[in-house]
Amino acid sequence: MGLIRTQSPSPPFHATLPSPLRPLLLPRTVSTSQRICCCFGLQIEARVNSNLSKTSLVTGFSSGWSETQSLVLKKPVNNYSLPLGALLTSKTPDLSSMPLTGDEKIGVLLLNLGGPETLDDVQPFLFNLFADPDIIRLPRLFRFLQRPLAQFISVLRAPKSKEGYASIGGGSPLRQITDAQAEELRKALCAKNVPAKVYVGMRYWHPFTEEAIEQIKRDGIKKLVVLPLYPQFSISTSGSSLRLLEGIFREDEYLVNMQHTVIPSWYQREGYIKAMANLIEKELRNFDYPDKVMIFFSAHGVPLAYVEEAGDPYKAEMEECIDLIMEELEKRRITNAYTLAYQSRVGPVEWLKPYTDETIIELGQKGVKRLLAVPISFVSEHIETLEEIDVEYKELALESGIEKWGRVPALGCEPTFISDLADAVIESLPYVGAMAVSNLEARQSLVPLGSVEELLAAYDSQRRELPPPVTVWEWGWTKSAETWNGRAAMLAVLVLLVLEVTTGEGFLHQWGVLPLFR
Ligand SMILES: C=CC1=C(C)c2cc3[nH]c(cc4nc(cc5[nH]c(cc1n2)c(C)c5CCC(=O)O)C(CCC(=O)O)=C4C)c(C)c3C=C
Ligand SMILES: [Fe+2]
Repeated sequence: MGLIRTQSPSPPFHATLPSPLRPLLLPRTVSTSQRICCCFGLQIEARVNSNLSKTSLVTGFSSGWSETQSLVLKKPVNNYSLPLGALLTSKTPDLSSMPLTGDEKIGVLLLNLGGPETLDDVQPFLFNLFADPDIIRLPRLFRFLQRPLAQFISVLRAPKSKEGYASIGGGSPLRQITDAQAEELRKALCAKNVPAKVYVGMRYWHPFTEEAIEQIKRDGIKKLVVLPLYPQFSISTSGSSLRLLEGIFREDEYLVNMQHTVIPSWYQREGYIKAMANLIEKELRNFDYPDKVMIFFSAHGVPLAYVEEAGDPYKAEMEECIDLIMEELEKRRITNAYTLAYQSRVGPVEWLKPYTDETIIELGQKGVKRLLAVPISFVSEHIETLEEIDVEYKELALESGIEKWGRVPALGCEPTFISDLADAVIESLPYVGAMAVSNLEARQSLVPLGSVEELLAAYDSQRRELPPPVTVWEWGWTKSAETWNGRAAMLAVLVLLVLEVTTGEGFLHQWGVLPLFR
């Protein structure tokens, strides 16, 4: 075992390289006194003084596969307050001195949610969504009910969802748009002298992440950049996709040996911020008095417990993102009033507030007359922009006294945005196979990086049980009773399901729901 010398080790610190050298992405455990980082193809075990009260992040990086890493012991960091978007190394390798591509085949894997392409896809799509433990996290004892429950909820929700998808042309445009973004990204990378193959891996519908990975293997990709198409990180979106990927990687010999890096969130990138500001600036011009328009950022919500109990950085990243966009607009002398609200909540639990619908009503009551809606958590048009914002919220706004309503389009294949994604990929290449560490001060210029495992360990490491965000049915109860009624209903459903599954008889069989179980 060799000893790695560290820079200014304080408190006492040493790291050892186990022999033989272990491949990337080995499972490892983390405690406040010990953290094992997998980087450069070596597993590095780092011990820090156990009297540290919080987890310290210990890591290193190198410009290649040399064994002379420098390890830096960071100050204690509270895992739950560390935005993934700020995962950066303070010691930046000199990118200009590094070959960006070499001879190895580069792949970029775009991760996205996926959406039903036809109305017949809606129920199985919903099944996949609700079967995801990062969407409905059941108590340990009831984990075996995840799929039956997903089946049950998806069957009950499908009619409502189908109505929505029918109103936007009979299916989600997500696959088409994501494919187009992948192609534009490929072209942008090529134009920047980085030939790469770009893959699309969806979480809940075709092309599934597993399908993309199979293609990546067939193509013999040696270096992979994983890029979730969500600007801000959430346990329920990028986190869920990365967790899935982590499982796939761990079990596959090819993937264990393939170098990769992850760009967990990129809401703070200059190009993305500028692209959003461009769209807002352009849309404001459609109003008679552009400076009198309230800019209304509407983000997809998450249940409050994700943020407050599991440490989801989503809210913090969202707020920072909006500050950055407003700063950029201010530079252009656009100083409109603005606000942020959260849309698309499902079920009885409390979601991030303020809610979009309630905020619209309040703004109308306060006398706001012009509103420009800005969808902020997603970069493609989808059911929640085309139906919820364009139809439902617009109608609500007009009823609430708003006289002029506008909506900023989703980024889609906007050239500044695609070019910035290409830059993000290129900037990440020197880190493929390497590990980076948080530096809250350094935010611009570099891509936040980490390994899939490390990222997921930074948040939600304990995978606490969360109240399920969805409900099986809803009726008119008061807000304060909602949570408890919802939980009681869920328990009752679980008991009924257990009885049905064990006896083979009951109301679900009578309704013809249970024979649909996979
Ligand atoms: C950043 C974006 C998103 C977060 C965060 C998110 C969390 C989240 N979503 C649900 C439940 C549903 N989401 C549905 C569709 C859907 N969700 C997102 C994005 C985020 N979800 C998108 C882009 C879409 C639309 C995809 C498309 O087809 O165009 C649906 C299905 C539609 C419906 O029936 O309303 C559900 C259900 C939960 C529970 C959750 C956090 C826990
Ligand atoms: Fe969603």
